[in-house]
Amino acid sequence: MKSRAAVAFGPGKPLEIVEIDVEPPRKGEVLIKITNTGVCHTDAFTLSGDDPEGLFPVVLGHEGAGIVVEVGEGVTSVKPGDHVIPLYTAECGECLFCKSGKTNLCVAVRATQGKGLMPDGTTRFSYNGQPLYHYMGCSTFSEYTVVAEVSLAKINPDANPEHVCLLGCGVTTGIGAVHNTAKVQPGDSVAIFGLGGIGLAAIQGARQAKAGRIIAIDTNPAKFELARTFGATECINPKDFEKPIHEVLIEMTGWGVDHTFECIGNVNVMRSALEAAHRGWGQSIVIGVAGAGKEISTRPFQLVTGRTWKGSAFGGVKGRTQLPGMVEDAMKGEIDLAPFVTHTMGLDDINKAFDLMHEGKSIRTVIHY
Ligand SMILES: NC(=O)C1=CN([C@@H]2O[C@H](COP(=O)(O)OP(=O)(O)OC[C@H]3O[C@@H](n4cnc5c(N)ncnc54)[C@H](O)[C@@H]3O)[C@@H](O)[C@H]2O)C=CC1
Ligand SMILES: N[C@@H](CCC(=O)N[C@@H](CSC=O)C(=O)NCC(=O)O)C(=O)O
Repeated sequence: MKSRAAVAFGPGKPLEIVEIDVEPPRKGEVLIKITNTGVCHTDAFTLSGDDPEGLFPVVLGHEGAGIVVEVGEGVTSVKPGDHVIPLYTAECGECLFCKSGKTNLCVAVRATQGKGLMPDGTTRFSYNGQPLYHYMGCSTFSEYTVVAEVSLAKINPDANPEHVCLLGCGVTTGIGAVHNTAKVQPGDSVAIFGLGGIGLAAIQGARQAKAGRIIAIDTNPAKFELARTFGATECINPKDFEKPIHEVLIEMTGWGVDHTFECIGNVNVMRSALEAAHRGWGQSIVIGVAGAGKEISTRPFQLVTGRTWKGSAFGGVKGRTQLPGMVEDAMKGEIDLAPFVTHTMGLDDINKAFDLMHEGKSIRTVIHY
């Protein structure tokens, strides 16, 4: 079939809106009509060429919501007409990782997904006969996309897709990192570096966890108003201080912060976030994505004196079993999604969404088809 899509033909190039060919779903696959998709910084990361798994030409997008059109052989968990959210972290329920009870990092389709292909090692997308790669197992920048059955969460059909698409990545990542990865407890102090979609979601999660001080940090003070709305108790701009931000935070808190979250993708900030963590028990959660070759470093003494450094993917959330409940929470108002949607636009304008993000003028732009 034919599908309108925003295709990245090369790193650093604007997306081109073209009509691509989409093959039918094969065994264990599902054809979806995407209704809405967010534009996340990770899309920009891959488009920049910094992603070691970045392949071109590719249909990007991984923060979407849609409706099942057709299912391939053997698919039983969804049927045509079902409302779904594609998952860039699948949940097969059978692999070592799904069965471990320790992680959400399912590996069922991760290897082929990282090569921009479907589980059988082939692509369903082409343009004028030229194969196009899939992206993060989702490719929500195509109106019609094919994903693996294990990469789909079936959700309440009454949910607003313009909002719940954000549970496909950013909001789930931030909220989940607080509850699942850090396990923030009532009264704990929290510092969140970077107030984009992920950082603001982490603030919302910290408020849900009844954290004490919630210190929001960004070099763009325009982000502070929304941070306060979500529950930040203090907002600080590193540019306002002569000394390093971790020294500022230690002065503010005495011995450091119980939990810090890096929601930027800057390895230098990751170091600051660790070194701002509380002596003896503080933990720093890396959420931000940094490009190939980037490494983090700190003195071993920082760890010897009780700090823990860990990472979080998709907020530790198991998408097929847990995302439907988060959609219900959003429908009950227990997760506030509307404030994240600062812009909406049609697919033809998707390059403006990237510009707005880079200019710091948006939190999430949601594309509608
Ligand atoms: N681990 C995971 O599962 C996921 C990771 N990510 C990653 O999380 C990061 C954040 O994503 P978004 O919120 O969409 O990005 P964004 O670009 O919307 O927000 C980043 C924020 O950091 C601020 N910032 C930049 N440099 C700073 C500095 N030196 N100090 C303080 N603030 C600074 C910017 O002003 C902006 O407000 C990205 O690296 C993205 O790739 C995104 C989704 C899931
Ligand atoms: N291909 C990238 C992967 C970067 C990364 O860490 N991705 C996050 C999700 S970011 C979503 O917006 C993640 O959850 N990774 C887990 C995984 O299985 O990839 C690179 O190689 O840098």
